[in-house]
Amino acid sequence: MPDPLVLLAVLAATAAGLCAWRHWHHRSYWLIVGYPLTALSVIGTWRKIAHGCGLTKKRQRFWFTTVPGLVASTGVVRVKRKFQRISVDTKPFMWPPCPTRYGWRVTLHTLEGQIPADYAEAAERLAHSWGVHAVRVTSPRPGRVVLAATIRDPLIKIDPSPTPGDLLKVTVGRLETGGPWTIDFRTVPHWLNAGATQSGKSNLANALLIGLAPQPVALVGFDLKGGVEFTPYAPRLSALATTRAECGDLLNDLVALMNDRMGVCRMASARNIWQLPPAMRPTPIVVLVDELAELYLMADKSEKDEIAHTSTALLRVAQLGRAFGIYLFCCGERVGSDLGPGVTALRAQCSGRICHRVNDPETATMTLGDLDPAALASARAIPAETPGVAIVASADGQWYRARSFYVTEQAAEHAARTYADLAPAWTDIMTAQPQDTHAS
Ligand SMILES: Nc1ncnc2c1ncn2[C@@H]1O[C@H](COP(=O)(O)OP(=O)(O)OP(=O)(O)O)[C@@H](O)[C@H]1O
Repeated sequence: MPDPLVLLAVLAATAAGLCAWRHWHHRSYWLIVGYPLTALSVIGTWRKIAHGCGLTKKRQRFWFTTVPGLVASTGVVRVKRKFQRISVDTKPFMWPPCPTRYGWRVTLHTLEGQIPADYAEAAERLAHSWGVHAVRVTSPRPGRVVLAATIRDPLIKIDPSPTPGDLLKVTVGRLETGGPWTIDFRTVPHWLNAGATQSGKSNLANALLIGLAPQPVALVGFDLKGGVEFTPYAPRLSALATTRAECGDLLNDLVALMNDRMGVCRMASARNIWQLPPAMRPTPIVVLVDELAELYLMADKSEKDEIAHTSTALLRVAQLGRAFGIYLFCCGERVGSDLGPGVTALRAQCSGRICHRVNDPETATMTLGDLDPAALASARAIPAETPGVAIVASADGQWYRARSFYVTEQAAEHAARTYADLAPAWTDIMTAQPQDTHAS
């Protein structure tokens, strides 16, 4: 028989080894040790958990039951087993869990009368029952739901820097799933980036600027904070407006430019600038707007006309800009309808939605619109300790929790200076129109 002390030492050494393995290479530890144990536990406890979370259904089944039998002479009631049809709780069928980078994923067959929303409603209960950070519900096809469990919040710590992407495409952070968070203006042309103060809106704009700076793209800044945000990036900006009057002038330019590009496309029988031959294609423009609400705030009636003018011009850019290579990225603390009908109409044109931490539920509702109520709850639950975390409505109709890469102002300024020579002068953009519309 082994010496108990030796046994104890071996157990202690094994536990320490496992802890060290988990600490130093969590991914291999998870796949080889953590995941198989978790999968067994998920399968083993599924009936109880499904019942507890209200996901079971009563069904009539033939079942062995114990029923009272004869009464013995001593007065003791004997029980006997009987095979009979009774009502039992049936759990949804579960395929074995598959490991993912940050947890696991299981596919379930829904029971009769169930819809994915029933599982989404139970997601928080499931997360607590399994002791995981979050459970997300998707439905790849009718009758199936996929539960993706994330063990720990993967957005607490993320990689340090954005990576350059294709034209007008920038990876600005990480999704909760571990995938890249990409802003692709050619897929989703206009974006709304909302959140409370210190929630990470400017950091995201910095990450975007760093990604776009090396690309053959003109950047335009509307900085309604009096220029304090974007002036340091001026070397890479083709134009910068810091007051509402300047924004109005710049918007006039953009509308005129859009009309010119429209004419060029019409003559070349192209529906958008991307259908033009490369030699004729004008430079795409990304307009970064900071403090959107300032464009709409009216101190007195004398500002009414100016606001109406800027609001209409911005809306025209949003409505028609996509086809003519003009894209918007609007940041603001509030995008409420109290700012007027202009902001509501603009919001409708911005199909890309990013909602950072918010102070009030209305801002989350207004930014994320009709998205799943779970997305709104998730936006409201973003803690102040994790600036840069946001709920992102994506092109695939899904929503994700994501976090932007941390980009210091110094890094963004450095990128602006490094790629200053790639910034086309605004006058060149306004005057550079292709002459030969029949070029192939
Ligand atoms: N992804 C991130 N990772 C780590 N820290 C971040 C991240 N995003 C933002 N921060 C930090 O959070 C703080 C606030 O960020 P930021 O200035 O971008 O917020 P904001 O929403 O633009 O605030 P304001 O509206 O007041 O300008 C900054 O100190 C910034 O360094």
